This record gives sequence, structure tokens and C-alpha cells, in this order.
Amino acid sequence: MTTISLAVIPGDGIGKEVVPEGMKVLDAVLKGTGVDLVTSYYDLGAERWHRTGETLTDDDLESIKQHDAILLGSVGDPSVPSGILERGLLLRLRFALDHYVNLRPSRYYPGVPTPLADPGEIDFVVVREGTEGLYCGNGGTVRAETPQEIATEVSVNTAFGVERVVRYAFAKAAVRPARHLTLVHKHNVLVYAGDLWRRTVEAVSVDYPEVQVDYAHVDAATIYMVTDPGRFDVIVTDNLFGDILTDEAGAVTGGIGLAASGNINPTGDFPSMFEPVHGSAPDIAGQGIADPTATVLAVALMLDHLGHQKAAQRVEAAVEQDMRTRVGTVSRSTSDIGDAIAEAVGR
Ligand SMILES: NC(=O)C1=CN([C@@H]2O[C@H](COP(=O)(O)OP(=O)(O)OC[C@H]3O[C@@H](n4cnc5c(N)ncnc54)[C@H](O)[C@@H]3O)[C@@H](O)[C@H]2O)C=CC1
Ligand SMILES: CC(C)CC(=O)C(=O)O
Ligand SMILES: [Mg+2]
Repeated sequence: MTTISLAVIPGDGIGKEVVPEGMKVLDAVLKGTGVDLVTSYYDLGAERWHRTGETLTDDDLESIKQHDAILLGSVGDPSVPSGILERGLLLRLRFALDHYVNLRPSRYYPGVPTPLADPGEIDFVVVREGTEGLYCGNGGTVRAETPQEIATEVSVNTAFGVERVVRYAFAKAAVRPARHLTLVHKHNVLVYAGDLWRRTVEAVSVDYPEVQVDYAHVDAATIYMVTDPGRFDVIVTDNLFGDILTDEAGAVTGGIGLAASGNINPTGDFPSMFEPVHGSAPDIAGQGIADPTATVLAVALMLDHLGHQKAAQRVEAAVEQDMRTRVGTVSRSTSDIGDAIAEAVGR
């Protein structure tokens, strides 16, 4: 019997609502397959912080590391100062577990309502660097809270860090039908970091002559994402640009509630972590109306990553089937969507 040991972190807000739906689908798809699912739940997030002052202890981290994978809902709550949970919990996990690839596929399912008049075929994947850039916390402030305050936030881009994620992106592009890679940056202004990314892509491209490479400045890329998303196949970019572009990608393909992501540790030294692209959505939390599809698709990414390709494909097919029923229907509750996908997967 194969076993999957899974660390589950529902987190805050709608994270607590969408994770049970992801687990529902995971249980349904594994039923009768001989795969034994063993879960450990972690109460990390705002409630624990209020109760104990802890975000993620060393013991939590050591315990989480013992699992094959992590499923996370979302973190962040208006009752906690901004950044405490995002940095102390979410980014700490990504950095400590060396999740240097933040993999964010975007696919348009025909019939799904989208703000685009003619979405055409959209099927691309953003390979976002996950451990460097502006998210390192490399900054500070002097003369705080005075009119002379100077706050800095310095982006860190190492040759090692850029090369490993660029190599991952090329390898991904090489096995996709379009074999196309777009570097997104802003090297006309961010001349130091941008040039490192540009040179790295140029150097690594020598090993992948079959992959066609192009470049877009990030501001132009946000235009193309809306006017011509079909031009993208694999996008490789830094932590901040990838964060912003993937919210936009979610919106154009039918909503942020459909966008899944994997924080991948490609070496396998630590468990990878799967989560929806969205956050804790305090504006809709507690109403049972969050779309759990992104979490369900994160479960599919996780199954694929763990080598359970058939199960992953069954989850994707069930989501695709559910998408087809969305045209013109009244909106459904979080658990109704989870139930429908779980039922479709079990058929
Ligand atoms: N990975 C994570 O845990 C992330 C955490 N956050 C945190 O989440 C909190 C809220 O951040 P926001 O900027 O509001 O981003 P958000 O992604 O939580 O929400 C943005 C908008 O999308 C909607 N939305 C999000 N998920 C949805 C779903 N499944 N179904 C339907 N609508 C959905 C929300 O209602 C809101 O209008 C903050 O504390 C932020 O730091 C934000 C992004 C990622
Ligand atoms: C809250 C941020 C640290 C995370 C985020 O917005 C993301 O990874 O998409
Ligand atoms: Mg984001």
C-alpha cells in the first residue's frame, strides 16, 4: 500500500472553507486506489497568533517537514498587523522549505464567464521565483514616522537562485507542445537584476535550442495578458512580478477562485506545498460563497507532483466537467461546488 502523508494548514478566512472541499475531493479520488492518506492538521494562522503569539515555531516546521506534501488554504487576517502572518508563516514556509519554484498554471475552460470578449485558447504556466527578489525582507526604515523617513526594500537576485528557476522553466517549456518561453522583467529600468535575468536566460537557452525565447517588460506583459493571453506558454519571472501577473491571469481565465499553485522544492529535500493563488478574502469569509475550485486544482497539482498522475487527471477532468455546468447557472455555495466535483471524481 502506498501512503501519502499530508500536512494540512487551513489558515485564515476562506482558507478554512476551501480546504475541506479540497480534502473532500482528495478522499474521493483516492478511494479504492490502495493509496492510504495520512493527515496532520496544523492550527497555524490568526487564531493561534492571538492565543499564543506564535506564527510558525521551529517545532511546527520540523513536524511539517516530516510529510510528503503540504496543502495550505490561505493566511492573513484584518485583526493581525499586515505582514506578520504573510511573512512569519507563509513566506517562512516557502523559504525554509526552499520552494524556489512557484508554479502557477492558467487554463481557460470554455464557457466559463471571463471579462475577455474573446478569450480564445489560454493555456500557459507562470514559473515564478519563490525564495528571492523583493520578498526577502531585505530592507529597513530610518527616521521612522517622521517627515524625513526613508524606507527601503531591496530586491535580492542571486546567480544561483536565478539560474535554477530559469533551468526549471526551460525544462518545462521543452516538454510542452508550444516550446515557448517568455522572460518577464523590467530590464530597461531595473538594470542590475534585469540584466542578470536576461543573461541567465540567454546562457541557459543554449542547452534548449528547441525552445523559442522571447521577452516582455512586465508593464507590457500585463497588457498582453488581457489582449492576447494565447501568446504565452511558459513565463519565467521574479517573485513580485509573478505574484502580480498570476492574480491577473486568474482574473482573465474566469476568476481568482479557479487559480491553483504549487510551491515546489524540485530537489525533493523538503515537502512541496500546494495552495490556491488567492488569499484569505476577508470580504467574503464566513459566507460560504468562496469558490473552492482553486484548492481542488491545487490538490491535482499535488497528486501529479507526488507521482499519482492518474488521480491528478481524474480531478482535472472532474473540474472540467463542473466548469461546463457553470454557464448560465445560479451561483453555488462553497460546499455545493466541492460536493459536485467530489461526486464527478468518484464516478
Ligand atoms: N497565499 C496566501 O495565503 C495569500 C494571502 N493573502 C492575504 O489574504 C488577505 C486578503 O488579501 P486580498 O488582497 O484581499 O486578496 P484575496 O486574494 O484574498 O482577495 C482578492 C479578491 O478576490 C476575491 N476572492 C479571493 N478568493 C476567492 C475565491 N476562492 N472565490 C471567490 N472570490 C475570491 C476576494 O473576495 C477579493 O475580492 C491579506 O491578509 C493578504 O495578505 C493574499 C494573497 C495570498
Ligand atoms: C501574501 C503574499 C506573501 C503571497 C501572495 O500574494 C502570493 O503568493 O500570491
Ligand atoms: Mg498573490
